[in-house]
Amino acid sequence: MIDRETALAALKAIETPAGGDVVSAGVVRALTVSDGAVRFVMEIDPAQAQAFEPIKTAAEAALKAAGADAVSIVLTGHTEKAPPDVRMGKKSEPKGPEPVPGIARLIAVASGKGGVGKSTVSSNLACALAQKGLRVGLLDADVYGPSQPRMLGISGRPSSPDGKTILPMRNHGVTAMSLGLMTNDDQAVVWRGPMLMGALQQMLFQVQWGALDVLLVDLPPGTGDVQMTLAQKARVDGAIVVSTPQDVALLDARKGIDMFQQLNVPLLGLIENMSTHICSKCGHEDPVFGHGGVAAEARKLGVPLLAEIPLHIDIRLAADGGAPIVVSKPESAQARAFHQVADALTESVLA
Ligand SMILES: Nc1ncnc2c1ncn2[C@@H]1O[C@H](COP(=O)(O)OP(=O)(O)OP(=O)(O)O)[C@@H](O)[C@H]1O
Repeated sequence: MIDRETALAALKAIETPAGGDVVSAGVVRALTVSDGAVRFVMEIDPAQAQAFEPIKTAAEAALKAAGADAVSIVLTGHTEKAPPDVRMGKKSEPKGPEPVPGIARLIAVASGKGGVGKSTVSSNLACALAQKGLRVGLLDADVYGPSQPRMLGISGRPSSPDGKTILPMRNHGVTAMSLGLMTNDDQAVVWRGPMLMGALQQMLFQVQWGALDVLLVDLPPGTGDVQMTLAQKARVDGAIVVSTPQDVALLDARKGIDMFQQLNVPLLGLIENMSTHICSKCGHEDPVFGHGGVAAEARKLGVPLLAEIPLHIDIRLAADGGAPIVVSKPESAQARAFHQVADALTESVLA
């Protein structure tokens, strides 16, 4: 029976009028393959609807030749409809861990404890990778405190061309989606387990991410439903764990590390955030939360320490201002720490 890889391979043989294949050009969105049936959306410029009719026919033929029993392709253009209510949506189809269509690598950014800077790391890392020329997505799955819209300077509501799939937002070269964009700013969201899992699956499989080199997933703190659902439903290529050097944060980080080991998700490395405080007036360095604890933990685990990021007011101001420090002060020492992580990833898991 046809599987996702075979379907994608068959579609890669189909050219767009502008050149390049339909998968790499990001035309194929929201691909699902189940029980021999292949379904997806071809998102095109409405002016090109005629030109895409033969392409649609060729894609149907190629998929049937590759073993599909049924093929359903919907041609859509962008429209400004209200986003679907993610909490009311039906559960997504994928059953086991499978790659998210069009996404080459999926990396989770996790922490054992809240407030250690996981979202700050995710937004800066996403922008740093985009600055290196990679096609980057950032999924804010921190359902208890989605902060990426603010950190990436994104507002407004994502639109849905067909009421089923969701168009992500974009800023600083990063394609982004957050549960924070689907709720009102002041709305306290009380997610129950099954709702949470359905919403995460929709964010992964029904957002039209397009072709991406990497999707970063900013997880909620701890070891809960979201982490489990992510690893059970999507193929996660690796996890980065962020911690402050404090013993208590490290203790929680260890639980997160154990969880990823149990879920068979490779640990790509640790990041020590708020490593030392650098005074913005005199440049004096002070190890407010201690220093070096995360490096020692990384050594013990035999994984890389990807960076030690200082506690610096510019990092906070940049995050609050909607342009992460790697965008607002790309040459600063603080930005360099994030670039170092981006370099390490492009040399390892993203090579
Ligand atoms: N290295 C840093 N220097 C200065 N401020 C920082 C640094 N890292 C994070 N912050 C600030 O600390 C606060 C918490 O950071 P952030 O939201 O990234 O943490 P988090 O781990 O994602 O938290 P939660 O999981 O609870 O949402 C933010 O105001 C952020 O701007």
